[in-house]
Amino acid sequence: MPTISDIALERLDTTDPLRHKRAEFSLPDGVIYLDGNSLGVLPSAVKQRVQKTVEEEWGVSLIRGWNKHEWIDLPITVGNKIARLIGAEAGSVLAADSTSLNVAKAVFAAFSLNPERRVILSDSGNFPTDLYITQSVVAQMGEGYSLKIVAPDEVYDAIDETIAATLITEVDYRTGRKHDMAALTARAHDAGAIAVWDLCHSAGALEIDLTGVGADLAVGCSYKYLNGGPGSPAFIYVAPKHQKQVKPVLTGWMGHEKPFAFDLAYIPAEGIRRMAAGTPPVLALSALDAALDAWADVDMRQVREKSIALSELFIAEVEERCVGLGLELVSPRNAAERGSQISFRCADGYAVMQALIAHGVIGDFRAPDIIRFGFTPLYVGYHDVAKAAETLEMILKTKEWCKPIYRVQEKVT
Ligand SMILES: Cc1ncc(COP(=O)(O)O)c(C=O)c1O
Ligand SMILES: Nc1c(O)cccc1C(=O)C[C@H](N)C(=O)O
Repeated sequence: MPTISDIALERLDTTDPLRHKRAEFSLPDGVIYLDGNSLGVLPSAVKQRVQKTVEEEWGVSLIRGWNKHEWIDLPITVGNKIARLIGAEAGSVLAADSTSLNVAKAVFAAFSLNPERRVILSDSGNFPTDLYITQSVVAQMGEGYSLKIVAPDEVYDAIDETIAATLITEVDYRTGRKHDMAALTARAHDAGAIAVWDLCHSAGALEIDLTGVGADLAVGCSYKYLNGGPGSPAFIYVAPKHQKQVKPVLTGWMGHEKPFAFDLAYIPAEGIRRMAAGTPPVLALSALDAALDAWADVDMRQVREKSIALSELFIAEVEERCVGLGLELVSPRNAAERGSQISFRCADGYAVMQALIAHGVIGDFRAPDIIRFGFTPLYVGYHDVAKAAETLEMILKTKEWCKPIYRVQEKVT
């Protein structure tokens, strides 16, 4: 049984202050897309922008494009658009490289800001790449350097005077559990540690105030809630107070004070540009630049409010419709303690998700047994959410997921 009437859903959709944004996205007909927490939907403006960059800029201006179309400044101009969405000052965010690389850059930078200490603290809910990269960084740093991994709810108490920096992902990719960024940053500072945040599952989903909480460094990707496209450039934030002092580890020419002086000695650029290493990927940055324009008139408070409303509706609908069908909510029940996704434990989750996808509801599966649904307020509505829950109920009740075709293992999940 649904928990909400069609009339009530209609009212929610028609009074939704973000409703008009959906028209700016190229969402295929018949698809309910609840995987924007992994790869966001294509903003229509990106198509024209990429075509323009390829045909009119690269095709006609050739090498002159670096100046004429200001390609060389894209890491900063795009970084400034991201900065607005994460509560950062202009000039403190650089769009560059992948999140994995930026984690390496941020961890080295954190050690450079706290040279007497040798331990990075992270948690077992972190996305594996952050941990793999940090393991490698501490190994390169040498004797006595280490990564300490504790359970997510033990992070606060584990921050002590031995910790050089915390490296915490605000929102857990599996459960959606959200750390308290203000409290952990304050605790890190009390203990003399640097606070590094991974905002992959936060940027474009939550109200973030890097300046307000006093974060030191942050990284994140742009292909999820920011809709930059598959593999779009990531970002790195360095608080203005650290920008003069922070030491880049990848001392490429694009982070040099004067790249086109071609000096033999490396001198870091002033400001955030020193975190750049090589030539910016102009096509990808142009796509991201256009994607970020969709946020120009968006109030992040409204995004968060709608994200919570969609998520609450989904939990209520799924729990009401799917009683006794083997689902267990693993996301925090308290909306204030989660990001913009809802996850359920489901024994045959892989097959269930494949069946859902075949029926037009795209979420994803995270091993060993989690089905995950992301809520992206710019292009997901209340009817979508109710329909997704109804489809899930149908698949579980009819045992549609038992069909062998839903067990074929895909390379990427
Ligand atoms: C928290 C987090 N960090 C990092 C990454 C990945 O980084 P990269 O874009 O380098 O693959 C992801 C997802 O892919 C993630 O969820
Ligand atoms: N980056 C991805 C990719 O290249 C392929 C498939 C998925 C991804 C992801 O972003 C996964 C994502 N970080 C997660 O939360 O699971």
